[in-house]
Amino acid sequence: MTTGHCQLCVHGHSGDGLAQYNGRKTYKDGSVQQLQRDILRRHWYAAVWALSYTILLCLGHYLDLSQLTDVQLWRLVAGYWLLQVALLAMVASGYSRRYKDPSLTIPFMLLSIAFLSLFLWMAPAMRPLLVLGYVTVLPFGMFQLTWRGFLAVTLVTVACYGSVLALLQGSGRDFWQADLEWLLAVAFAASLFCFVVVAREFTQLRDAHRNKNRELRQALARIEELAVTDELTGLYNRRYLLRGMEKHAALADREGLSFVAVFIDIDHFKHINDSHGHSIGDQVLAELAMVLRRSVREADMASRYGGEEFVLLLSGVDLVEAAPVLERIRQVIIDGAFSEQQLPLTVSMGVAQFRVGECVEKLLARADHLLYEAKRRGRNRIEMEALAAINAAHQSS
Ligand SMILES: Nc1nc2c(ncn2[C@@H]2O[C@H](COP(=O)(O)OP(=O)(O)OP(=O)(O)O)[C@@H](O)[C@H]2O)c(=O)[nH]1
Repeated sequence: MTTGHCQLCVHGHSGDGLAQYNGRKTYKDGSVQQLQRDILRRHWYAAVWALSYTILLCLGHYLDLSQLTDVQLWRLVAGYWLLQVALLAMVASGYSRRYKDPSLTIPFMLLSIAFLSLFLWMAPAMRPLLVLGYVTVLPFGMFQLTWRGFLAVTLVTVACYGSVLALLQGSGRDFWQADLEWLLAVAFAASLFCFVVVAREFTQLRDAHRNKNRELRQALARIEELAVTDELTGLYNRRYLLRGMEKHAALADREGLSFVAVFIDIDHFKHINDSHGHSIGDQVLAELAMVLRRSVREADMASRYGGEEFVLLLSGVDLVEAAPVLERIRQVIIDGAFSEQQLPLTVSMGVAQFRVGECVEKLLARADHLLYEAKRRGRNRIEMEALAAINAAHQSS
């Protein structure tokens, strides 16, 4: 069976706006998952780093470079990894989304710094390895932290390192060369503060990039909105209606879901324009549009087809079900008063039901023809297809 929908076929539209990441981060729709994936990817890198370092430190221990007993070593390693895995589970499960920084970057960094400091205290002979460890922890903060956060973590690192050195000096261990150690500590602190400067530059660039992206997404959302709506009434435009109708037609062909197209035209609208002016005419159009939009369901479509003509797509209904809905709309319009001039209004409607396999152009042509009939028969009325014609069409398809 050919449907003939191809003539009006248009590409899929993603009317997505910005999505909220638990009210804090905003990414384009669907990219909440993308953000979560980005965070997890960085955590896997960090976990690989932590694992490599743990292996190196254990190796150092078995090369007799630490004063730890085996039990102490395994307790330290087990404690560190237990907390690492707990944090990772919080991020991976999405539990951490309730916090300001769902990536939990600071807890992760502090955990590694605490682990390295404890190791430094218990295995001071492995200082060079541990100093490198501290330095490698910091870059992981660059993606998430503000530069002030980065500075705070750096200060904690320097404070931890300095405190352990002071404790080691107090313990009077024999390998201790105080002058050299403190010189090294100063050099270490200085290099960390270089990181802070770089981090500041990097985070400024990152924030500028994020702001630009946000502006672009907002502009894109606005363009998408303009592309699918009519500016005066805020209803869908003709192009978007046709796209929606194509989708409904495809669903109807595949799953037998019926739908109805309704052409609505204001009666004697030219008279309103001529007597009250174009801007009152515009007000009437906008207010009628609001009535139409409020009268249909979420799955339906209300569109301005052009001029003073509107088209409704009533989804999942047949003519029998559509009739009372449309009669109610007609009545609401009769009872209403439009524009600042409180003008009375009537409309005429032509109603046709989609026939399986037909082109949406044909459906609209039939509804338009019925609208013409409604006008011809005196206006302020609804003309529907005969149900017998629909049934016959369904049987022959
Ligand atoms: N104010 C305003 N008028 C519009 C707009 N688009 C079309 N029109 C006017 O709508 C009127 C349509 O007039 P006609 O097609 O003769 O129909 P009618 O006067 O409504 O008469 P019937 O449809 O036969 O009942 C014309 O005067 C158009 O200028 C618009 O965006 N704003």
